[in-house]
Amino acid sequence: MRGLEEPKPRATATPCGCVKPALETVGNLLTEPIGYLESCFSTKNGTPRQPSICSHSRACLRIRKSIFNNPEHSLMGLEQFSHVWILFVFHKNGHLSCKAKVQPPRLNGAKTGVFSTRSPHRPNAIGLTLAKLEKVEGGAIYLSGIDMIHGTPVLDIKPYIADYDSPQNLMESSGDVNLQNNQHKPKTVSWSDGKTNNCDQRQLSGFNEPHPHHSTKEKPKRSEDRTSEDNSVKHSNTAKTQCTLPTHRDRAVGLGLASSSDERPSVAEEHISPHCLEKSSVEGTDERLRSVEGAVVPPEGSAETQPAAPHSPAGTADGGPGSVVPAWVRQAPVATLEVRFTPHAEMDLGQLSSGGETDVGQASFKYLRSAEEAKRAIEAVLSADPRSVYRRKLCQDRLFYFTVDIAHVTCWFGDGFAEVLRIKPASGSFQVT
Ligand SMILES: C[S@@+](CC[C@H](N)C(=O)[O-])C[C@H]1O[C@@H](n2cnc3c(N)ncnc32)[C@H](O)[C@@H]1O
Repeated sequence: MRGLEEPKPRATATPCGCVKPALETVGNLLTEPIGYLESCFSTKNGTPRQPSICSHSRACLRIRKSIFNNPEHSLMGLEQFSHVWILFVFHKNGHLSCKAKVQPPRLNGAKTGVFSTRSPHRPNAIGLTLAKLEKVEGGAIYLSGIDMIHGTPVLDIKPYIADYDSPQNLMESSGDVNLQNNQHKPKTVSWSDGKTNNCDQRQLSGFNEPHPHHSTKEKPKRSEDRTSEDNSVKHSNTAKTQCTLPTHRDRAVGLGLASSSDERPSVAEEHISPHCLEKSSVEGTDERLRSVEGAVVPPEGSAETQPAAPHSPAGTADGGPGSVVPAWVRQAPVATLEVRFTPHAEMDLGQLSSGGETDVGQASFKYLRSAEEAKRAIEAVLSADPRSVYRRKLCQDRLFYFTVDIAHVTCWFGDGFAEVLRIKPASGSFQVT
């Protein structure tokens, strides 16, 4: 039997006649960043370990003109999605070496295989983050709930589609008659009742003027005002007004398993569960659910019993319907930390946001909207204990520094708490390297 032949490098001529290098070259995949992230985090230290940790974290990605002459064309239609996958390179890993077994912070020093973790140090330093898409503007996208640092090279953007990307949907769908008949269609629920979730209400500050919740100029119709004609796919006219409804809901409803308010994303927080997503999922159980086109939906307040996870190996934690994660992913070695601010730190923060003259000139937040939001972002970062296992165990008495937006934070950790001591303007500007 012949083995797989190793691909040989080839050059191909495009219709326009220019010769482009073949993508398929031995051990060398050609990639070119589509852009470099402008992020509120300037250093690895203190950057959330997963996007779910800090919903106020914000970033902007501009598609490079060297990728597309008209970057805005490449983003057409993306505004209709609430979340996007961002594929990027951990360019600040330092060196290229990686180990087969790593020590994720949640294992508190114990080792596990690199591929069972989200460690940045992997054979190909590729990161994957599910971020909330705040808005698309020209050739740029604005994100929140991110865990990447400023200057991160981004390789790709893909829309998050629950029907494809959430195991609970995949597993439920596998028994779906429609799917077997190749007729599976994502169910959609209208968000056109004028209500928005927390995430929609958040807008990027410092980037531009506030944007409407719906980025189409046309005001979306209320679902009950819709004609059946309206209901027959007008996706191209809606922007973020359609939300994919997990297929399992419909099935649960059909089975008399009503929807719940305690629904959780299908995988643990370290995987994909930005707060917004969770929120959307929970909010999907309100009256908007009742407007699911062509589907029987439960009345408000009814309880849902989650279908049991298909299999829960010993020592694993149920990550929600249709997915299983090891227990350590959910059982953090340390409890969530209480976060305190000294009066001095509070004063610093006030000064920082007041735009007073500082040693780095006029201070004003670029990504965060207010001192209150900066405080909440700092709290979110610290309550998740951003220290490495090494720091946590061997450098307990050391000060810890990190930067969010223009705030350079100095803090220390005690038993079960983190205390912010100083908040100074971050020196140096954000440079894309
Ligand atoms: C644990 S990784 C997870 C990233 C992504 N959500 C994933 O699962 O692939 C997140 C951490 O990577 C680090 N990081 C973020 N951007 C980076 C970059 N460009 N280069 C190196 N490390 C980075 C930060 O310390 C952050 O806390």
